[in-house]
Parts: sequence; structure tokens; C-alpha cells
Amino acid sequence: MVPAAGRGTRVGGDRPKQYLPLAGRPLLLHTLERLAAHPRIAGLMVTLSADDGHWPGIDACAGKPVRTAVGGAERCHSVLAGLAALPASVGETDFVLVHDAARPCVRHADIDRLIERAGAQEGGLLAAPLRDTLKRADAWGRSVATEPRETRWRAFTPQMFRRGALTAALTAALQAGQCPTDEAMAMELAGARPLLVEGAEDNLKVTTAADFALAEWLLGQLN
Ligand SMILES: Nc1ccn([C@@H]2O[C@H](COP(=O)(O)OP(=O)(O)OP(=O)(O)O)[C@@H](O)[C@H]2O)c(=O)n1
Ligand SMILES: C[C@](O)(CO)[C@H](O)COP(=O)(O)O
Repeated sequence: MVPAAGRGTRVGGDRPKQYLPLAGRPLLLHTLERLAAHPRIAGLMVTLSADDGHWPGIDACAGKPVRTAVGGAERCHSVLAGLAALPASVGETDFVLVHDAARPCVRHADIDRLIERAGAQEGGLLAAPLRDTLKRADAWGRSVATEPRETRWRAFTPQMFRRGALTAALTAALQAGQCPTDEAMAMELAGARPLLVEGAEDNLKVTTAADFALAEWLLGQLN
């Protein structure tokens, strides 16, 4: 599943960032094609904002079915809506991969490792251990302490969980007034311990306008 119902406010373009050009084509199409080209991904569910005016209307990508659903106000609402709209052929215990539309540079080797390692447990996510010294700031932007970094990881996507378990975890989190920022957070709140599978640092989430140049260069290296 690809949540693509965001506004891209930090990029600040004339349309949501997933529709801005990356190497001459909308960012979202790069992400969909990369996922669809993976042999173990059976189909794509894309969540779109209710007022999306840019979706190209495709129903297949690299021979795999592409379905859409209307997302929600936050990413967690969009993911839950996408889970609900999956076809009945996706069983409650089947694994679903959730991948940000804004991460077009994910490597197939990382998806392979995620499926293999997290699939042997109750799910997990691509992530990378922190490499830099970690500082805690005060309200004036001054460093007041150096935090231990040994147990800190940066969460990427895809994140992979069973359809039923993830639906239940997201539903419970929202009912408790929480809006998890990723699927692993919802699962953690439900008591699960998602496996952190180390992935390449270049699985960039395009977040600001400057990220487009970097993502374009990275795509050139991958293709
Ligand atoms: N209500 C939302 C918000 C975000 N997303 C998706 O979640 C992914 C990660 O979100 P982010 O990179 O933060 O995108 P935006 O929310 O669009 O960015 P911003 O916060 O700058 O507006 C993106 O693919 C985005 O389209 C979504 O499906 N539904
Ligand atoms: C899911 C995510 O990509 C993990 O790093 C990230 O949390 C999504 O970005 P957002 O800004 O929190 O929507």
C-alpha cells in the first residue's frame, strides 16, 4: 500500500509533492513502478486525498493491479482507509507492505530482506541505526545533553505487518486518541515488537524542495 494523500506542505509546490516532477515524471509514478517491479509484490493500493486532481487514473503498473482509496487527514487515517479497501483476496493474516509515496529510491534488495526477515516474525520495518552523535536541545536551540545513540534507529518504509493485526492496532490507537506516525508505532502501542531490518540510508523521504535534486541523483544510481 502506498499512502499518497499528503499535501506536501514542506515542499510548498503548486501541487502535492507526489505529483511534482522527478527526472521528468511525477514522483509518485517512480515509487509505484519501483514497487510494482518487485516480483513478490502482488498489487498496489494507493490512498489519495478526497480532492486529488492529479491522479493519472491508472489501474495497472508493470502488469500488477493498481487500486485506489480515499485517504484521511493524517497518514495513519490514510493507511487505515487503504487497509479497509484492500480486496478480499488479501486475507487477515496476509502481510501488507506500507510504503510512503515520498520514498521513490527504495532498493529491491532491502524489500527482499524485509520480507524475508520480518516475514519470519510478526512484521517489521526498514530502518537505519543512528550514525551521528545525538543532542538534546533546549527551547533556545542550545545543546544541553548528549543522548545515548546505541539503541536509536531511524524508521523508513516499507513497513510490513499482517493486514488484520495492523488494522486492529491502528484502530485501537485512534480510539485511544493517538495518531501513530508510522505502522510500527501502532504495533508497538498494541504490544508488538516490530523487527528493525537495516536498510540503505538512501531510502530518502522527499520532504523539502531541495530533496528532489538528491532523489533524482539517487534514482540515476539505482536505474
Ligand atoms: N493525510 C496524509 C498525510 C500523508 N500521507 C502520505 O504519507 C507519506 C509520508 O508523509 P509526508 O512525507 O510527511 O508527506 P506530506 O504529509 O505530504 O508532507 P508535509 O508534512 O510536508 O505536508 C506521503 O507519501 C504522504 O502522501 C497520506 O497518505 N495521508
Ligand atoms: C513513516 C515515516 O516515513 C517513517 O519515517 C514517517 O514517519 C512519515 O512522515 P511523517 O512526516 O511522519 O508523515
